[in-house]
Amino acid sequence: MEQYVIKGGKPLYGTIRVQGAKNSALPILAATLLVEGIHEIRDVPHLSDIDVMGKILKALGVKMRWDGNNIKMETSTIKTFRIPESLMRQMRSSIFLMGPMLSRLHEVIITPPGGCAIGARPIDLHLKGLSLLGAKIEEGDGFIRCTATKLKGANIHLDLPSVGATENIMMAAVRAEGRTVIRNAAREPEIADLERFLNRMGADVSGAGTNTIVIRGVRRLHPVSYEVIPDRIVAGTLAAAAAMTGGEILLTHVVLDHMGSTLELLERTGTTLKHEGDSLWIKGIPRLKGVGDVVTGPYPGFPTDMQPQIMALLSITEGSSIISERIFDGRFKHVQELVRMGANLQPGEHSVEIQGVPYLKGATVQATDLRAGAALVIAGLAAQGTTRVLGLNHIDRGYDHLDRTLLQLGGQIQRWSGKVVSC
Ligand SMILES: CC(=O)N[C@H]1[C@@H](OP(=O)(O)OP(=O)(O)OC[C@H]2O[C@@H](n3ccc(=O)[nH]c3=O)[C@H](O)[C@@H]2O)O[C@H](CO)[C@@H](O)[C@@H]1O
Ligand SMILES: C=C(OP(=O)(O)O)C(=O)O
Repeated sequence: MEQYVIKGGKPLYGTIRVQGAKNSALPILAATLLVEGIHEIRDVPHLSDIDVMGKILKALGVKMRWDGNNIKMETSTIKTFRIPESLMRQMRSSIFLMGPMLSRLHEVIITPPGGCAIGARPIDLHLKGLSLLGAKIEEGDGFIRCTATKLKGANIHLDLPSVGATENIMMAAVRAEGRTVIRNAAREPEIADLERFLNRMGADVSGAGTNTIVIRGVRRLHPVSYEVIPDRIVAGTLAAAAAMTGGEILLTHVVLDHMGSTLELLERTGTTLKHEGDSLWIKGIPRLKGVGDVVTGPYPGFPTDMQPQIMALLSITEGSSIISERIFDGRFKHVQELVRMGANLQPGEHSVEIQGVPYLKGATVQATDLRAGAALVIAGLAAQGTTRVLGLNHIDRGYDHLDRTLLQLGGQIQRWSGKVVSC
């Protein structure tokens, strides 16, 4: 069984350039479908989710070619409006195809998307938004058919600031007739990145980054070359790893403004941070401090995608902390794995109490989702002894060769593809 074998206890040192953002690249790749022609998307990380998006686009008729971290794609020929179920199921982000396909082809047939097991992830807000733009939605035996001869601008209030629903509606609305206003929109930096991309293609979108986004429909769009923003969650994960191993690293290609709540939390633990331009320097101290309450929330709140990694870090601080998860209802599966490593964690329904212990011990642990996997890897780097992390398919969804990145920082980590290694 594939696994990371990590020999812990060695501080991380060195410099790393942070990869491009998964959560920007995925909707932007889907958005290229809006217009025919040759697009180039740059700084795309090599991830299994990106591979799945590529397979879906190819199944629809798009031609794609990687060149390093750039993807060239020719979107002129789309031969079907049906997304294969086997691919739909492989990730949540397959849902992003809905808006652009509806806009371009006037019809799209999907099945419910897959994704990490971190709680119920309905798509009602996506469907409500598209139907307010004039789409007819038919839900059948395991499929959803969405049709619209013409999309028309509308006033859409989201009951929750859903990232994906905001992005799907933006993509569907760029060529709708008239003006669309999304209220209670999500404000994540990846939404502003999608806005920039759409506007480069000739769209008229404003307000991304605030809770009201205005989209004025345009007739024509054109293909572009575009570079996605750096991944703030990968940057946060590496920063946490440096802090909890007592190391000292420099991250380059970082947008500090996107990381406010994560950096503020790291500072509360006693981690030293310095920044200049797009670089962030992180230095841990021998024993970090507990921080009291941490509550996840929509941006600019503390990101749910950093919650497991910060739990790993707080588990070896001096003092106590409480993490409350407010975005997903099932995102505590890493708790029992961290407990195996010696963490003192008391889970409640929506929160976990953490009593810091002096150190974690190596163990064999299972990644159950992407960020749970990242948390276990960084816990293993800080732990005494050897940690084996199983479930690498989850980690590969969001980290571009995490083992190579950590090796470059002096971490002792190896990817084992062979038979199970005895403990
Ligand atoms: C590819 C991508 O960008 N993924 C991110 C995106 O996921 P995603 O876009 O799926 O997350 P959402 O912001 O939509 O989800 C937030 C909350 O809204 C609920 N909800 C969402 C849609 C809907 O139609 N109905 C509904 O009830 C969800 O169950 C969840 O409780 O934002 C999440 C929250 O920051 C991040 O963890 C994911 O990394
Ligand atoms: C939950 C995540 O992603 P996705 O929405 O792609 O499942 C994540 O990136 O942590």
